[in-house]
Amino acid sequence: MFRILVSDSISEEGLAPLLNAEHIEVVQKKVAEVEESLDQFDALLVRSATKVTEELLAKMKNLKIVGRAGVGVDNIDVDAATKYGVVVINAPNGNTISTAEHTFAMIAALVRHIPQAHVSVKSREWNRSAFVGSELYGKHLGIIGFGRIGSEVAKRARAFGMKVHVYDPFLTKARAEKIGVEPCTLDELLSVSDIITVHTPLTKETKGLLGPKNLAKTKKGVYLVNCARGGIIDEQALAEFLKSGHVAGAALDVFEQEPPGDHPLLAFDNVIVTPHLGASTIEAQLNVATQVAEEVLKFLEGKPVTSSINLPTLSKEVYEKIQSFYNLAKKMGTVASQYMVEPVQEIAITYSGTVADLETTFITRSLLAGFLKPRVASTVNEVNAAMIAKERGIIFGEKFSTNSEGYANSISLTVYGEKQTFTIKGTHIPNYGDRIVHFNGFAIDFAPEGHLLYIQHQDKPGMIGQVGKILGDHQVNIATMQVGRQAAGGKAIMMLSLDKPLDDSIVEKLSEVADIEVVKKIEV
Ligand SMILES: NC(=O)C1=CN([C@@H]2O[C@H](COP(=O)(O)OP(=O)(O)OC[C@H]3O[C@@H](n4cnc5c(N)ncnc54)[C@H](O)[C@@H]3O)[C@@H](O)[C@H]2O)C=CC1
Ligand SMILES: O=C(O)CCC(=O)C(=O)O
Repeated sequence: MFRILVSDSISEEGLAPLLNAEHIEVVQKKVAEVEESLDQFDALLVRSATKVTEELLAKMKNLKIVGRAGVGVDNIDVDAATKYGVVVINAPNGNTISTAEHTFAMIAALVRHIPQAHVSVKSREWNRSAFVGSELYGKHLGIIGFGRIGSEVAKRARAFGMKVHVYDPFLTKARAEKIGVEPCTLDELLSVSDIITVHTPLTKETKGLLGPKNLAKTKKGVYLVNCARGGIIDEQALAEFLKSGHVAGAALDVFEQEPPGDHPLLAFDNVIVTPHLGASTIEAQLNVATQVAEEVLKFLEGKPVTSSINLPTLSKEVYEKIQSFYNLAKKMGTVASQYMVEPVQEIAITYSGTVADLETTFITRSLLAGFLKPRVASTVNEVNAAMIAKERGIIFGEKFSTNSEGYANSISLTVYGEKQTFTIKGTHIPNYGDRIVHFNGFAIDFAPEGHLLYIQHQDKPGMIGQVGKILGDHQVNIATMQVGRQAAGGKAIMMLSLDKPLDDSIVEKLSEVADIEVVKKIEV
């Protein structure tokens, strides 16, 4: 049974996939109103009101996923979520059309003074000359940020006969051509546009993007629109440019602080505002709620999610192809970690054969998670494994090889520690399973599963008998046993799989046997 906390107002109809799932319990309450302990929840669903801070994440000890029913995740501390191994997903396109339409409604309202005229008529005035506007036809619209919403705004602007200029440093030429726009520099856009609308996320680079310096480069009489995030247009600078008359008016759906309270910008007659309504349509709310509910359900059922902020995204097809290697890699990491009980500096992974052609990032993360899990007290999984490895000074890297030495696929892992280097190689055989085919320089063949016992010894008659006797005397049943050696009479190994975990006292007894050099129990 999974428990999901829905802490903002999210369309009930959209939540249906979760509400109808048998193994899921949905609690619809604000975080602050939850009386029980917060660590009982596996998933948290929010819009923008709930602030998913590090403090909250620390309290939600069993949290696995945060779903944002919308695009912007600036109310979620994604770095902290990554640190705690919590997946963050959003609903990236469910509210695109609504927000583009709202932006366009704001542009039209702004240049035709609709809100001011509305208030005036409601006040029993009839002042037609006070509200003379401008046509959109033939005007230059500057769009900063040409992603989902920016490009939908462009389509609508063209339908109105506007000339569209776009600035987006990450926009490829191919995409620009496909949509039929000509990218320009920010300076070009600022100098030519009659109306400028921003559609970027709020980042270090975009915070204050339209500040004093860039606003000074705009045309006198420019109109500004922000239906993205408060702070992209510097609010203080905007107030100054409005006061001077350089900016003719602004339409704001978002503010640096929401609600804005008694904000100086609200005092300007030529500033029109809405309370973050871009995505507030029945359709958008249904779309984003459904998207996020379906994704959370998939995730809790162990299936891949497609809109994760802090995990590489995988399609179902790709996931199905990598799943076997993903499991194999995790087991290899677990085995290697327990073998190398010492500080580790580097982990090198080589993918050979068919696996080398797949999306290996996820497989590597799985291997790292398997490796780090026995060493790290906090949650470690595919989300935070790479970050934890880096934090602990472990360098890791992938290599690819066409030489899989007779196997259709293989993953080779070398761990460089302070005292020794350990190499293990595994392969996945369809309908047979995962096999370790090289272990610490020995050719062998065993399944990396269950309670394993590794013994390295001199290749002499009677070694197997001595091991069998000690285990038998302690009522430990051997399920399987594989042996390998480098040369007759030289170093040899045994890998046993046992029916139950081994006591440390038995490990000690085995270590005392003459010619046994290494004994390690490994739990997979
Ligand atoms: N008012 C509302 O209710 C809503 C607001 N939003 C906000 O709208 C914004 C855009 O959303 P989407 O179009 O879905 O996002 P998107 O990710 O599809 O597009 C963002 C675009 O901004 C560009 N960009 C990033 N840094 C830039 C920079 N320094 N200069 C210029 N361009 C830059 C990116 O390359 C990308 O193309 C986000 O901030 C989102 O949070 C989204 C939905 C509803
Ligand atoms: O949940 C909302 O209405 C806000 C939507 C939004 O700003 C977003 O999706 O980025």
